Amino acid sequence: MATLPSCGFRRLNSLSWLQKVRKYSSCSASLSIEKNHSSSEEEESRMSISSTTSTRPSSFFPKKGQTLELVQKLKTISPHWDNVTAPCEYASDCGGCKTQNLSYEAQVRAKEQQVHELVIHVGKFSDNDPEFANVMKPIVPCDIQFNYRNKMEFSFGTQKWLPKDQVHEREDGVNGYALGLHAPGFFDKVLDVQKCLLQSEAANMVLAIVQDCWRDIELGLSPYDVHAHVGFLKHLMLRTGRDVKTGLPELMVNFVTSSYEPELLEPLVEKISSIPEVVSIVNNVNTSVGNTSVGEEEYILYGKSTITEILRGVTFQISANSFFQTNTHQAEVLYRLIEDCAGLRGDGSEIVLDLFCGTGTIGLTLARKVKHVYGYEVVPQAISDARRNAENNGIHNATFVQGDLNKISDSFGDQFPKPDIVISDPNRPGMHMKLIKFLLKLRAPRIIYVSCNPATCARDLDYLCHGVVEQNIKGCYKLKSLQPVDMFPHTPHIECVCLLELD
Ligand SMILES: C[S@@+](CC[C@H](N)C(=O)[O-])C[C@H]1O[C@@H](n2cnc3c(N)ncnc32)[C@H](O)[C@@H]1O
Repeated sequence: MATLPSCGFRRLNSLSWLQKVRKYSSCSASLSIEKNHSSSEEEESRMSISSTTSTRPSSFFPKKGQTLELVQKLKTISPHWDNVTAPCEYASDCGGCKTQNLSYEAQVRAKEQQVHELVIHVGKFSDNDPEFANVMKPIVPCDIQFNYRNKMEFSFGTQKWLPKDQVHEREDGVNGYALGLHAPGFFDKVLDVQKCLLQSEAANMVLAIVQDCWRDIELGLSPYDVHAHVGFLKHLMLRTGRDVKTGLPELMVNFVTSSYEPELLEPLVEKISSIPEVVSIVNNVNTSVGNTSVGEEEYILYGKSTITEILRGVTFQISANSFFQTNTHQAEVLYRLIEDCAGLRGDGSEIVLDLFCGTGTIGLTLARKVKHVYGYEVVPQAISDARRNAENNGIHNATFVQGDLNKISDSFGDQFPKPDIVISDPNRPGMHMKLIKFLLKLRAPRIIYVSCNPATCARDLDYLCHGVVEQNIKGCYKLKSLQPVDMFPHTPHIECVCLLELD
């Protein structure tokens, strides 16, 4: 997987902004700033805030040399106008949905504003430029705000994470075990969850069945302890796809365990397989002390090894560990926007370079309309999935190559003809400087930059359009459009589709 490049690179994280917005949304009252009198010089200038506020008074910001310490909200006098009651009972304690108590309109407004500010401040585009107003497109909201996730990963834990006001209810032994989502910021604290409003109804049925019986002492199942490194059950991963013939949901259940002991899982498999939507139950065995869900070995316990999904007329086989866009509904929207940006001539003559191609989904949805697609991706399993997906769909003009785009050599461009369109869809760290330099030298007429992190996206747009000033490299692209898309309601995540054309 990609690592953050170190030298000459700006590290960027965009989440904190929306988290601040959320903090504002649930608070009220006045702000009182006290000066702490203490002996140390640093302590003396520290302020503490005993209550937070729904508006931002200018005194909120510390003076030069002062640090700000947010203590705790005392009470809410009146809720913020964007505040809503979160429909999920776990919303305030779960690390999954961070902004469910903001109205959806406020969520997308905040996301749009965040992208706008990052493009100005990090991307160095000017708000005063009249052309810029046409570049920034309004965010595309997600029509479906619940049940939109096709993949959820729940963790097993040895001790339920309880919110402060419930600590007195703490139970020990099997009753204290947890199956659910992590408390925000804790890899070892699991909040017990009976239902997740982001996943499909069928997936919730499976979760309910597992919750109902996995603590039964007679089954002899134990959760994995991430500190002591003992125990059997690590994760329960649920993936929802679609039967290509009927269009009905089909489900994969993946038990991630620390050892291979299928007889222990048998009673669960028997119960879960009675749900008609379940077509695949697999077991990933991960013997490492790390708590990732990818096993060194995978065993089929029931049905098939993959489920299927259709995106823009192309059928995809999805295995337990392959990357697939987690919001299928909005992926359709995203891929349509990408195709619109590609501006295909319609004569099937274009060469497309699909960088960070994953299982080939973007390239394959374009392949029937272009001359050839070349896809590059670091994960070997994703490349074999991409090749299989091409074959299953009778697509013969797509070549998928495994390789690390952070380590490209000078001869990288010799491996494919000059592309008409480059699609680059990196994960959060964005593009490595080597790739930026390669693209500036390649000078493809069009780049479609798809990003899940507007901060690194803004940085890379700056490099491609304005150059890498510190290395005396000139930019050669013009930003034609920037379209934020909400793929993940109730979370701070934002996707952007940017169209760049050779200047
Ligand atoms: C955001 S996903 C995009 C996947 C695909 N375009 C899609 O829409 O399904 C980013 C992909 O980049 C891959 N990746 C991350 N670092 C990489 C690197 N250094 N070189 C090549 N691929 C990398 C990941 O494995 C992942 O499949």
